[in-house]
Amino acid sequence: MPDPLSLPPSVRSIPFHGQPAWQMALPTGDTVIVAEQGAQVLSWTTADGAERFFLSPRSLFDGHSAVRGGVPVCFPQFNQRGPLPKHGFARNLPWRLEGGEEGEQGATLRLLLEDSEATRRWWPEHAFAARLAVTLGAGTLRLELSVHNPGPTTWDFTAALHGYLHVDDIGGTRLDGLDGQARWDTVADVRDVQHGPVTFAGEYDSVFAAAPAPLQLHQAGGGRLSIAQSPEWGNTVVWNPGATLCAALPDMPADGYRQMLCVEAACIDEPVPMAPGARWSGWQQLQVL
Ligand SMILES: O=P(O)(O)OC[C@H]1O[C@@H](O)[C@H](O)[C@@H](O)[C@@H]1O
Repeated sequence: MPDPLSLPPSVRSIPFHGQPAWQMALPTGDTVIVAEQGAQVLSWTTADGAERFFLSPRSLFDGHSAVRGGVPVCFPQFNQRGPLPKHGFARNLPWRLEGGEEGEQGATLRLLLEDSEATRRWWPEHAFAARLAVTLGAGTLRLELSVHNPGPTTWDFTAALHGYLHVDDIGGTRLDGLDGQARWDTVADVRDVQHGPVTFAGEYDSVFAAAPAPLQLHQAGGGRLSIAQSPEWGNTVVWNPGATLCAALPDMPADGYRQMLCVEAACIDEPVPMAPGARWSGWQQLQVL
């Protein structure tokens, strides 16, 4: 018998859009909701009551389809760069709650996805453990993805923490901190270098070389968010579908693109090699300024 789960008092199990989820709430008023499916953070509210993530009201919530919003964990493949389903399978499968604790940094919830019959359909020779630690502090959310290879064969992966940040209006949103970074504009398929802040006027989909310092998101209404990622992530992806692509996405309202911006900590250009016994981890931290 496994030990009973030890969970801090800030955590409770809830249904969210009819699906199993956990909510953590701090005495400061900050809350986060994490779904069992995909270990996907679906809501983060700060003490002022502001929701910090976009969650599409047209998401399916059927227990397996990808949910558009919050922070999908893309693993073990980013996008369609490989033979697996788009963005891998981790976002479609139930993860197991391993536990949680309260510490100086806030309250943490830990979830686990291991290889199973379901994952071996796509990834037959791959024994793995992927863990997501969700740490909620005052005005801060930190997500850490850890990957372990407990098996006898070597494999590699690509991944992303695909956060859909809620923005007041994409037209008035600015992302600072990528000036001078190498960029692959995947809409135009052009490789160049970013000059100045990133602004948005139409479909935007770019893979950047990760910047050395945290990025800053500036909202049309004046709000600011710091977005930091650990050096293990070699890339940052910035995505907004714009009006035309958004209208073609069945799980998005036609104007949904106006309220979201994905800023993703990612490993894409260089797949992470995982020899038997290898461990890897990387985090992204969001902080309201
Ligand atoms: O619709 P999905 O599978 O959730 O993917 C959304 C987007 O995810 C982004 O990370 C990619 O850069 C885009 O190219 C992609 O369209």
